[in-house]
Amino acid sequence: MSKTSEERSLLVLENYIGGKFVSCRSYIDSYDPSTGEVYCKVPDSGKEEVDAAVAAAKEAFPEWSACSPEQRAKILHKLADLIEANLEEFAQAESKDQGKTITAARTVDIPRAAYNFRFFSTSMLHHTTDCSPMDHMGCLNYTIRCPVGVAGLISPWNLPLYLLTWKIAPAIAAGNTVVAKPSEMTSVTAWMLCKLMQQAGVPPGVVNIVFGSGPRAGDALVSHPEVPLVSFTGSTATAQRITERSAPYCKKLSLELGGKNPAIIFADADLDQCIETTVRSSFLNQGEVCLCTSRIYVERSIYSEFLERFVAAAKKWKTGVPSDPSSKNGALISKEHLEKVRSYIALAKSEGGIIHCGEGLDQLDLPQRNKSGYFMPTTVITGISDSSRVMQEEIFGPVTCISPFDTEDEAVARGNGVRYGLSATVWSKDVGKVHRVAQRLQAGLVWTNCWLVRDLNLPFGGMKNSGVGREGGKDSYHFFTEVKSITIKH
Ligand SMILES: NC(=O)C1=CN([C@@H]2O[C@H](COP(=O)(O)OP(=O)(O)OC[C@H]3O[C@@H](n4cnc5c(N)ncnc54)[C@H](O)[C@@H]3O)[C@@H](O)[C@H]2O)C=CC1
Ligand SMILES: N/C(=C\C=C\C(=O)O)C(=O)O
Repeated sequence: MSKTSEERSLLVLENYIGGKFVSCRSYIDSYDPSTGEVYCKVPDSGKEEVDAAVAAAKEAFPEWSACSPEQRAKILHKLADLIEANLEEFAQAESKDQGKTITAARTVDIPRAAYNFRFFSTSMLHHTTDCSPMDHMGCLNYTIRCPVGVAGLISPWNLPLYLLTWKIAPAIAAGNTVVAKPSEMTSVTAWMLCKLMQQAGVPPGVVNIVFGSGPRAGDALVSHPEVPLVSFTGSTATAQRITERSAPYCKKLSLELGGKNPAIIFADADLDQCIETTVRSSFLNQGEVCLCTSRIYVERSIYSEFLERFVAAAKKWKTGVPSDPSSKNGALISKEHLEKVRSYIALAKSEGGIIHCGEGLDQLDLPQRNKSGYFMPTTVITGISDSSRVMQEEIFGPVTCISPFDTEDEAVARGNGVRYGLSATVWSKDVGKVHRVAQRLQAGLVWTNCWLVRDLNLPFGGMKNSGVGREGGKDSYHFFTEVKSITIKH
């Protein structure tokens, strides 16, 4: 199909199906969040494209699943090498597409994407299965693990390549083939990855990427009868929809969802380290990380000092153009998202909350061409009730709320008092206290005296409305394979 003149001046992506780039009938506009301008056209795929991708993945499955894990690992390492060799190009693309700073893309997103391939290809070589002899019956029981088939992978816009590869790497290392659908707002680095698939020697059909919106392409993928498992990262509302759509087929689901993550700070914490880390955990990546801290509970005796020092540090967390290496935050993902985040500030004000810094108080010093970008300064709020929507709902922006507490029991109860249960942080020098509190917090991940120290071997996922299932190390191996019990009578 010939391209329009507008499309010729923009970056136009194509689906990657069966090892070939394929154009689409219609396209979705994709914006540069730092300017608000359309700069890219993303295929608006639907059922037809998803059907073709699933057929290609199905065809590739017998051969790929029969390869040895070592053969697969060799190809995945090559892919990691190629991402690293093209790191700067990927980082520039991710920063432009997502609005995140070039520093974050260079030091976090793209290195981690490469590492996902290295880590999972290697870790798959080390898993063992169970053996249970029943000599009295003349039987030997053992288990094997088999790849499941075509995996459907749906990833979000906040850490585009990092979270897409977190799913693709274990899925294919375990012998599955995949159809992945990145977020329609951040598709560019996934499309760049397809070119590397060819160079790394990933056989056609093993990885297929179909671009498009959630309701069209995403829905066609999760409700496809030939896709027996789905791994999804994104909002709780979309996860509920995916659960409904996949229910008729009893699919295996892994759902990694949002958070409203507390930090509990006791009076004996190392305040220098705690403030530095809690500013980072509140605002990293514009607050657009599911693990970001958004509720900070501080023991009353240090509350005033903490607040004063935290606000001063938050003001220094510079929001600026993503390409400026001195920027700590860039732009939010979209105009709609910026408006949504701002609506929580308006709500906080209407409920008598105090805004100490940020939206409504501080003006950002941006160049003229970035005036229509989706920027928002780091915002600190106090004086909000725990029952407010500001304290209950995921805001997913550079906004954090601080509140004092008096007792350990109170801190735990308030930390647990939301529908989410993804992550939490606890700050204290008292080892007994951090153990006690960590055990009582309803969260899939608890960091004590640190944040975002990630060991990919550990189970990753949330409790309550933050998700279903775990991925990471052994858990990804288990999710992306089916276990079979075999009994041999001898
Ligand atoms: N990692 C996380 O925890 C994330 C949380 N969020 C939260 O969700 C809120 C809304 O952001 P959205 O972009 O709307 O998230 P979303 O959950 O709608 O989008 C995530 C992915 O799901 C896809 N999707 C959407 N509807 C679908 C459907 N019916 N079937 C299959 N796939 C579908 C999207 O195209 C995208 O690839 C954010 O404000 C934030 O609070 C968003 C992204 C990531
Ligand atoms: N899943 C998300 C972050 C994961 C971080 C990690 O694996 O270290 C998210 O923000 O959605």
